[in-house]
Amino acid sequence: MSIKKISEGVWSLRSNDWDRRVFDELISLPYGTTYNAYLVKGSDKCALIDTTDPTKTYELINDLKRLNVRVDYVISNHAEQDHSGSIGDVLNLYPDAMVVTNSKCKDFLIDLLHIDSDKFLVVKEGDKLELGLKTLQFKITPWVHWPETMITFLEEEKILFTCDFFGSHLATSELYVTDESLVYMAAKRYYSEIMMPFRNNVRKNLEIVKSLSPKIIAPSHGPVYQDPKFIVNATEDWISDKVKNLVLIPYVSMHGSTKILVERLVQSLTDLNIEVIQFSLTKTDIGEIAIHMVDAATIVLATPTVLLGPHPAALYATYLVSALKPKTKYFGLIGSYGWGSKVVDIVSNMLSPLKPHIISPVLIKGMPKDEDLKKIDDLAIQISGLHKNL
Ligand SMILES: Cc1cc2nc3c(=O)[nH]c(=O)nc-3n(C[C@H](O)[C@H](O)[C@H](O)COP(=O)(O)O)c2cc1C
Repeated sequence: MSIKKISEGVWSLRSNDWDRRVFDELISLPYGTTYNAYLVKGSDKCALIDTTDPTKTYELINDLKRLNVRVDYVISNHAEQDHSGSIGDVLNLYPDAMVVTNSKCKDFLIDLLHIDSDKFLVVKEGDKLELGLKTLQFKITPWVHWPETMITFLEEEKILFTCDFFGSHLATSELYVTDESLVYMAAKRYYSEIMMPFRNNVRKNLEIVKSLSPKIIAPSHGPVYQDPKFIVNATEDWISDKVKNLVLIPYVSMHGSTKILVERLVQSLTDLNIEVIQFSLTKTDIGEIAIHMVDAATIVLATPTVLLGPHPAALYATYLVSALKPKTKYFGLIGSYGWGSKVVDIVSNMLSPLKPHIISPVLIKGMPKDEDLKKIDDLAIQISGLHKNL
């Protein structure tokens, strides 16, 4: 764990998880991650904002002992265990401390961690907690990431503690953002995997953040933003309705027929000056695809028929697209089959909650012939026409 001073009486207590490569048994972490807690010491009281993952509890406890403080309040912005999982141990260290959170988060903490209900101080939108010369204000910001999420604003220093909001999975010894392009990609990946399904809520909560004009944004994953404009502007771009002249082609092919269609489509789209990214679904980390789903205008799924439906790798990708709810405008489907297929129905049904514009699918029998490749060229021309209206 590293202790870094942000300003007088304000510290970042960060556990770096350099070696972690999977989160939630789902998301890959190419750069590891961090769990950040923050300590705010007023002239009278001391508050710990969020805690750390249970695997790192010992580091947080050691740091609190090193700082030789008495914690009066544990602020819980979010009940997920990577931030709340050490609250029980912190309460054991400071038996008089109270957990400060909103009523929804309190319920979660009782359900998830069995924290005693009389250990809570429940706050509402706009409530303030005086620490003596330091004032914490609480803003209720649901769905960045769960329904109970809130953010905490240190008024005097204008530091905003946002927990998962604006997070990035990136282990780093640096307190602040140093390599902007690396943090941009890590934060975009984080947004795509965690926040994108709640784009409208992110938009509302971003307005709350802007209204506070923070000087520093301190999330609970990744580095602290010394220049909040960097992450606020990036998030504004990701949540906007703007899409890029970009086609993603996630594909799988067992014997090469679908791959021939994919390669022809990549060629035709490229000739039409459309940016294309091709992903092998059996080789690519799905997070790579999610990042580009943030702003791609079109996704064309390419799959052979397996037991009447899409190949399981394509089925999984389709499920993730429907769950992540990207702002993608157009969806296409191409692939090869042998004797009979329900791929179009299955994929269309799975995507139906997105109310997608599905471009006429191109399913061909067996290995592509010249006339099949012509259909792929026509598909590229259709996509190009649609992209002219972006
Ligand atoms: C395990 C397996 C199951 C298949 N099930 C079907 C099926 O239900 N319906 C069908 O039309 N073709 C089925 N096929 C045939 C493939 O869809 C066909 O060979 C196709 O051309 C494969 O495309 P690819 O070369 O891109 O892998 C199956 C093939 C395999 C290997």
